Amino acid sequence: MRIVAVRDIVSPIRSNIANAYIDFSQMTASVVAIETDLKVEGKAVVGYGFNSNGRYAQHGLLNERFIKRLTETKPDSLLDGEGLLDPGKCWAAMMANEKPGGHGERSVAVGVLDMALWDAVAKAKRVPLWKLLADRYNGGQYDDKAWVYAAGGYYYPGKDLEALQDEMKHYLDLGYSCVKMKVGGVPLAEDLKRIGAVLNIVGSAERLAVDVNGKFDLLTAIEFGRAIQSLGLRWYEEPLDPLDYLAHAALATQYAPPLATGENLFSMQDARNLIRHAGLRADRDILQFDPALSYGLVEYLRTLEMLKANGWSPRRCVPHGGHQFALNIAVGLQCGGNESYPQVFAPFGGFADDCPVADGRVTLPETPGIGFERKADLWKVMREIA
Ligand SMILES: O=C([O-])CC(=O)C(=O)O
Ligand SMILES: [Mg+2]
Repeated sequence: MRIVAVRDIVSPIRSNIANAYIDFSQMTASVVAIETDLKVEGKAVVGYGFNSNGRYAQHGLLNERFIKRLTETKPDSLLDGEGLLDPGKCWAAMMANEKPGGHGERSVAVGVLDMALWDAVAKAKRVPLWKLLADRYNGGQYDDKAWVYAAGGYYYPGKDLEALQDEMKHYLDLGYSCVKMKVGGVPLAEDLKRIGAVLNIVGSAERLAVDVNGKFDLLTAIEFGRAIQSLGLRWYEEPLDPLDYLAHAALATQYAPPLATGENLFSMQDARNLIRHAGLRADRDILQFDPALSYGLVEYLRTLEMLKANGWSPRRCVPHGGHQFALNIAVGLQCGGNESYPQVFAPFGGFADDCPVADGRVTLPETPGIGFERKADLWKVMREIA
C-alpha cells in the first residue's frame, strides 16, 4: 500500500454564529484526500480527513511540511507487518525535525492527515474504523451505541429567547436528550434568563450543559459558578483560559458539580499538564480533547494511555468537534460519548444520514473506514477532491 497523492482544499464553514470568545464569520477547514495504490474491489483506496471547527484551515503547514514529509519518506518504511500504511510510522515521518512543546497549530495539520490515514487503513482492511480500533486496542470490545449531545445555543444577531427555545425543541425532536448552549457572551442576568428558558424546554437540568469558551477570569468563573451551582447542570464547560491550570484548580475548590474542558489542548503533554495541575476530579469531570485538532488518533491513543496511568477512565472523555472520526473512537475505544452539531458547521458536523439519533444515542454504520460516504453533504465535498 503506497501513497500516490495527497490533495487538500480549504472549505469555508463561515456563519453568523458567535460564542463568548469568537464569531465564525471567517471560519474555514482543511479537507484532505490521501490516494493510495491499493485496490479493494477494483477501486483504489482513498482516505479522507478534515479539521473540526474552531481552528482554521492549515493549507500552508500541510503543503510546506506535513504532506511533503509524508510523500517524500521511503514508502516501505511507512508500512506495518501486513503491508498496510502504519499511522504510527506515518506520524513519526510527519513529525521529523519538529521540536517538542509549543504545539501551535501544526497539531491541526497533522490531525487532518492522521484522520485520512486511519480512514484509508480501515478501508484497506474492509472494516469500519470503530471495529478496527476495538480489535487492535480494546480486546475486541466496543459499544453498540454512542451517547451524543446536541451542541448549539450560539449567540447570533436578533436571536431571542423564543428562537433559542425553538432550536432546543428541534434537537429534542431529532432524538437528542441532552443539549449544550453558549454562555458568557452577555451579562450574567441575561445568561440566567437564557438558561431558564432552555431548562423549560429540556425539563431536567441534567440534560443541559453550558459552555463559556474560555472567556472568564477566575473571579467571574466563580461568580457564574455560584449562580448555577444549585441548578444541577450536566457540566460547566471551559469556564477559564484552557492553559491556566492553576485557575482551574482554584475553581474546582469552589464549584463542586462537573466541569468540562480540553478542546483547546492539542497534545498528550498538554493534556497531562491538565491532569496533573488543574485539580480536576476523575469521578465527575469531562475531558474534551479533540483528536482532529490534536495530532490525530496516534496522539489520542497516547493521551488515553496517560489518562489510564493517572487513574482516569476513557469514559470521562467526550471529544469536542461533532465529527464521525471521534464518534468511531468513542465506540471502538469505549469513551464517554461524543459531541454533535445538528444545526451548525455543516457539512462537517453530524453523522451518517441513515443512523438517526434516538434517546440521545446513535449507532454507527458498518461501512468500511470512518463512514463519510454515508453522509451525503460531506461526501459531496470530499468526492470532488480525489
Ligand atoms: O463554539 C465553539 O468554538 C465550539 C465549542 O466550544 C464546542 O463545540 O464545545
Ligand atoms: Mg466548547
